[in-house]
Amino acid sequence: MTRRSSQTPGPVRVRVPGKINLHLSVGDLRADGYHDLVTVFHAVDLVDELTISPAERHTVSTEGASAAVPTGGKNLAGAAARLLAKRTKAGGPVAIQISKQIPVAGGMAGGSADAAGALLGCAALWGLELTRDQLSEIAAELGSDVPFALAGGTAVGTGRGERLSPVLARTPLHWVLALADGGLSTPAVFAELDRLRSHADPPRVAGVQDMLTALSSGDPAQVGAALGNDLQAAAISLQPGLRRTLRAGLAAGALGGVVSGSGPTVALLCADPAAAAEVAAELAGSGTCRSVRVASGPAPGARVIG
Ligand SMILES: C[C@](O)(CO)[C@H](O)COP(=O)(O)OP(=O)(O)OC[C@H]1O[C@@H](n2ccc(N)nc2=O)[C@H](O)[C@@H]1O
Ligand SMILES: Nc1ncnc2c1ncn2[C@@H]1O[C@H](COP(=O)(O)OP(=O)(O)OP(=O)(O)O)[C@@H](O)[C@H]1O
Repeated sequence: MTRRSSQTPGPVRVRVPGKINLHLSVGDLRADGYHDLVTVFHAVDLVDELTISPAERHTVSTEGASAAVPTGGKNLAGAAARLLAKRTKAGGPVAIQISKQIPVAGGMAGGSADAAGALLGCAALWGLELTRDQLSEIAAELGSDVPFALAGGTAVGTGRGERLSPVLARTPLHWVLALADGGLSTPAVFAELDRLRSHADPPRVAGVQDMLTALSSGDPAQVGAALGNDLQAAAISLQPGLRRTLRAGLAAGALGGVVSGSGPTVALLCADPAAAAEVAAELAGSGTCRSVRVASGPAPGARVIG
């Protein structure tokens, strides 16, 4: 499956985006422990950067992370390098340095982004000529969110989230991201949703069509009104302070707000960059989150830079 072109002596630098789920509807628990999803992924310019160099043994180091992340093979970027070598029978040990802006365990798929970056970067370093589809297949083995981190832009995700179809939504969207103290574990949030559903029947988000129509209108107010996430109730159940963050963002003038993925990051959509700066300033003073970032999307997927 693999052809080789000239090998880059290295180092290779790669930039990868974080994501927000504009829409996330979660089906019931499957026999394999996963849930069927219908989601609209949206990549934003809050990014991690990886520098990948040939080395005597595999290492992974991180700087700027909002919480501890594993080193070596337990880091998703290290796991990605090893899996790519195994699947293509190519490559050698690499040192991966990650400069992180994407919050750790924040619901923005930071670990998945790093895995996507390592796949792309190692493929370049090792001179592998893989198509995007071949890389995406390996990405799906590493996690449900990894194929989207490779693709970027805005896309509908189905299956576990790994089956993608791009959405043409070129109008830029301006976001304020409220970063929380601590993270939430993705499996724990899915399990909390199952628990809530076993006791009652919490409302489910509407069909994905509302969001697709809103995106094609290019009107951020319509997109704000269509934001929805079935995991939000579960994330709030585990971290009740998120309700106050959402309220504070809307009171500050955001057009809409939603917990991103499994949380706890809250994404607030604003009309334009000036409105985002105002909402960010007000939210930062509200005492309802650890810190705020402004970001915009859609951002490109993993790409080699420099
Ligand atoms: C919440 C989202 O970020 C939305 O985009 C993703 O669904 C999570 O994707 P991810 O972090 O790449 O998740 P994975 O590493 O594939 O799965 C971690 C765990 O989350 C749960 N999980 C994940 C995806 C999915 N469709 N159903 C699930 O139930 C499972 O318990 C799984 O063992
Ligand atoms: N490169 C990495 N960056 C961050 N976390 C990593 C990385 N590699 C492994 N991890 C582990 O994965 C866990 C989840 O981290 P991550 O930042 O991807 O969460 P998340 O953004 O909530 O994920 P998602 O949105 O895909 O559900 C962390 O607690 C950490 O232990």
